[in-house]
Amino acid sequence: MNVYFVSGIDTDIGKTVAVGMMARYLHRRGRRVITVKLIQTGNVGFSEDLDRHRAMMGVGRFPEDEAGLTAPAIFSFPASPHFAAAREHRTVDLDAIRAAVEKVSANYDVVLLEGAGGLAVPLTEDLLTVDFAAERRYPLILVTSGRLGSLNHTIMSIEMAVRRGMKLAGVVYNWSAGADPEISADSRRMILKYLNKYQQPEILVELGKVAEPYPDTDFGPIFGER
Ligand SMILES: Nc1ncnc2c1ncn2[C@@H]1O[C@H](COP(=O)(O)OP(=O)(O)OP(=O)(O)O)[C@@H](O)[C@H]1O
Ligand SMILES: C[C@H](N)[C@H](N)CCCCCC(=O)O
Ligand SMILES: [Mg+2]
Repeated sequence: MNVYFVSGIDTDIGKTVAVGMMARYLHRRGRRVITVKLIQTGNVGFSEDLDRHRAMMGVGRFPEDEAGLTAPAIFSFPASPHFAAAREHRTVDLDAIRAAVEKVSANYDVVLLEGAGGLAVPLTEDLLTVDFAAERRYPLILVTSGRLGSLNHTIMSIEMAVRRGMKLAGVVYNWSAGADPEISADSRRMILKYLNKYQQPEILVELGKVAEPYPDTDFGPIFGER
């Protein structure tokens, strides 16, 4: 399986930043890596998340970007995909999305597929993000943070993923402005404890505050590299 599904405990938790940093890490290590935004809302004709991935990777646009395969569903209203689509009187074409991801994955060693929001975000009236990702058997990379409130969302996300039969490749513990260091350290400990309890690999990579020039972060544990 060369497609990793990158979800988070919430919208705005740092999935795009984490995907950009992970893609950059893999790219610099000579892996053929590309990113895909499953469904982009809040844009017209382009995906801001995808553009940010490319900028962080330090590469231009791929042929697959030009072909529209890496942002196969874009809706203008910045909301949950099911609602953004309904508001435009459009449907979310899941078959087209599946086909795009499959086509892209044939040409690359690794695909990082960024979801919208968290695992329980509806893609359609009847299908949640986690349903889609679990059906495809994608390993999950979960982005969370040390801010107060994350622990609840993180343990719920892990439980939901595991109940749907998903396997975690790892957790990205993202920098969070103003997080209390004592709380953050204990939350980190509890997340590792619950990964163990749910028989998932105890892999957690901390991502600091990022700005250009981007610091090198070692995501090796998530991708089984040292
Ligand atoms: N480690 C970090 N260092 C600096 N800024 C960060 C970091 N992580 C996130 N941010 C900032 O927080 C904001 C939200 O992050 P991001 O866009 O990655 O969230 P997201 O989870 O991808 O949201 P969405 O659900 O919309 O895709 C952005 O402005 C981003 O630059
Ligand atoms: C517009 C935003 N930045 C994301 N792309 C979509 C987030 C959907 C979240 C839905 C929810 O959890 O209530
Ligand atoms: Mg994003």
